[in-house]
Amino acid sequence: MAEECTHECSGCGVSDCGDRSQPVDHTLKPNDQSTIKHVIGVVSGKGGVGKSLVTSLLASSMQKKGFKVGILDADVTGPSIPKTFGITNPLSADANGILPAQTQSGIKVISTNLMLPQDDLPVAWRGPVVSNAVRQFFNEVNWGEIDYLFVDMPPGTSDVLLTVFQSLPVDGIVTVSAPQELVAMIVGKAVHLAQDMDVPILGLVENMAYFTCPDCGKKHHIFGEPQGKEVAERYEIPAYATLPIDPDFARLCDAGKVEEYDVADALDPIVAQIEKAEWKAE
Ligand SMILES: Nc1ncnc2c1ncn2[C@@H]1O[C@H](COP(=O)(O)OP(=O)(O)OP(=O)(O)O)[C@@H](O)[C@H]1O
Repeated sequence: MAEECTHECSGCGVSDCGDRSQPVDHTLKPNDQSTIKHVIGVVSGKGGVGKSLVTSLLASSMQKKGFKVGILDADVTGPSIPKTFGITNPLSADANGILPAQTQSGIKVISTNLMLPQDDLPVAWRGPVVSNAVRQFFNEVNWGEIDYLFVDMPPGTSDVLLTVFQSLPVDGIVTVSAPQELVAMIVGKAVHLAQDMDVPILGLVENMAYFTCPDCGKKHHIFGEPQGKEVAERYEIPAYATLPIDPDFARLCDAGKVEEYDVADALDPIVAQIEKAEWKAE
């Protein structure tokens, strides 16, 4: 029996006590000043497929709908969210915790790049340090009131992904892929990991699915035929959306003006799924 046992298992960290009747809950609670209603992870099986772009566009779409939105940039060693939104001012803190930066439209952002004296300095941290930083980004930041906190994950099924699934109260994930041959296998890995961790998969965004010729208006499948719809069906992912290859994305991201991109109705199926009531653990 654990020393000074109160028989109140929910508040006890001793996991190997013979008297334990309830499992230990390792899920972090937000900082005292913060209320975070929903946490949505954005994951991709491999790098460079547009995960940060999709995170930024989903966050902007939800903000435009009137929700209070935050982005936790969990891509600690390769952060790109501040640049996409043109945020350069360093983070500050007061007695109530670390204060997130804010984008032009008011999306709150936390990222390691906002802690560096210069944004081109490397963050060469070992895995456990990176995982701790992600935990602190969640529970030591004064997020205030947030309806949807989007977590931009590092690519792949790494240490950080496990940390986020085990430590943050993730309500669901959106997966991002590009139309390449390996997509099914790569999406499958992320989907299986999420299923193992009991995290619902809300949708699949197939980025760079086509390019519309500005002269003739014809759609070209530069990276191969899109296969996201079939993959979404195979893994029973409830929503599927595509984004084109659009030089405006790259231009606006480089200029820090991603919020100005009018994504029209392209991400509507995913946004609807995020808003849908059934999957939410209220
Ligand atoms: N549909 C698109 N059309 C044009 N450019 C795009 C598109 N999607 C992404 N890009 C550009 O590709 C680059 C990589 O995108 P992004 O940073 O979102 O990828 P990522 O998957 O988050 O990368 P990483 O794995 O390194 O975190 C960026 O410069 C972005 O502007």
